[in-house]
Amino acid sequence: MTAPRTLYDKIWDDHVVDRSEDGTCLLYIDRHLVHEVTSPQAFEGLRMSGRKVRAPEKTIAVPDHNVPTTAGRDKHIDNEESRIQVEALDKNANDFGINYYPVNDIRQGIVHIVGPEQGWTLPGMTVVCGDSHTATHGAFGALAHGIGTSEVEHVLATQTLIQKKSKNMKVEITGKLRPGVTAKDITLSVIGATGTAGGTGYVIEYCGEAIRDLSMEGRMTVCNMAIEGGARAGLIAPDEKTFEYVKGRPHAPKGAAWEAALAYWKTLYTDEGAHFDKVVTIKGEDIAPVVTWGTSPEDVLPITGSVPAPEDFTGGKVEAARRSLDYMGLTPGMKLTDIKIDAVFIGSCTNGRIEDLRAAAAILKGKKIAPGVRGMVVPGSGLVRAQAEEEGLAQIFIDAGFEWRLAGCSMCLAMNPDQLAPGERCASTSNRNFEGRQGFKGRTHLMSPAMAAAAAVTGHLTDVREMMTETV
Ligand SMILES: CC(C)[C@H](C(=O)O)[C@@H](O)C(=O)O
Ligand code: SF4
Repeated sequence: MTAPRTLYDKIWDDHVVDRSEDGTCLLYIDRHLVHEVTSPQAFEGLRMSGRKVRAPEKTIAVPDHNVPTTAGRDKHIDNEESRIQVEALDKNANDFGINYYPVNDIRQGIVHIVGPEQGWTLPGMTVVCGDSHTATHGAFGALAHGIGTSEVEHVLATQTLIQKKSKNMKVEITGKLRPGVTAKDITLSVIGATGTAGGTGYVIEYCGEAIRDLSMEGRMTVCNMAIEGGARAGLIAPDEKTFEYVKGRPHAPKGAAWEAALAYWKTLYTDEGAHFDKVVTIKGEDIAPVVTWGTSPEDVLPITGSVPAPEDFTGGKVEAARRSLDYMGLTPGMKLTDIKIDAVFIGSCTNGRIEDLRAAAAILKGKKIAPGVRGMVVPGSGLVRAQAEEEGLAQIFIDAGFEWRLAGCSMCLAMNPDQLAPGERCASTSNRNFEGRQGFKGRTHLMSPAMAAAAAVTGHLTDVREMMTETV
């Protein structure tokens, strides 16, 4: 009898190619996703040493971070640095013969949205990318995490990665969520409870009824922010919803291969009695719609709360809170719902999928964005964009006064022209609220798509539940 294993243990064991005495392993990599920011030097390294990409059929590239989200971007990109990175990816994809979705391809989009959408991401796989939010793919029961540029080169050349195993952590969300509470509220609330270092050294398995009840897109939102919680990766055991989502996608197995894959995928769960080194349990019914008030993703509170004071914290957090509040221009004690906003960003690999756009559009239908507030909707991929147009969501956004953009990372990190002006405050569906993340001196409040839409309508942070009776 083998000892009971966690889902992470199983995927790990199935991918070990070699093991050294100190436990460091060489892992086989099933999928290597590539974007334009962290890959140019890696390809250059291959070129200089005369090596090829070992498994071009398992390597998938797409430009996303630097691409403008306005028409004409396939002809010209104004920013010199961005243009160089995107052109380098074009050339590298072509020279090395890897799968590629260029800017003018409808399948182009944020790498973490494109991978699952095209069926590249499958249960039980190891998935890496030179990008921290690779954790997103863990929603399929894959071991998925970010790697550095030198590791990108290593994976390109060998289809393997040198890794030390992390510890196992379980995050269980029990019971049902209350109305107006979404996957984004779960993932932010977990970080609020554990802190940004709570997951350091661990791979998190999210489980419990509230996680099971989520759609695949919701599960991607949860896993996406495992990295903000400090974890190496986050994953969720695959189930019927996972198989249903994957089935028929362009790169999913077909016919007999599908049956064989399915039989394997059904073994991918944590065995009864398997050991977790750390366990966190949160009741689903205790989770409220939340927003961040500070410059760390752990600075999160229910929307019904007030801006905290530095004295509410202890140790190093006192000074951190003081600095956060100063940067964010907030006074302790003020109600969160009194915080006025200048901009709304709906998009990113956290919340740029079709269900996110549906949730925002449901709030915005027949309403207008508040005077003086600018809003931008950036679909996560060209296919999400097309779907939203077909469903009439795009028209709802446009009628409400939002800009309807082309796919990319956009104002999630402001590497392209989509940026906040200094001092501007944004209700954002993205995953990071660091100083200047959305533009120099820009201020970010993270929240769900429905909450961002509600804020757009009122012009200040808003409890979406107050608007729901009108829409549901
Ligand atoms: C540019 C890239 C390396 C970066 C990451 O790794 O996460 C980006 O995607 C981000 O979200 O900050
Ligand atoms: S959408 Fe944001 S978080 Fe996701 S990959 Fe792009 S920049 Fe990183």
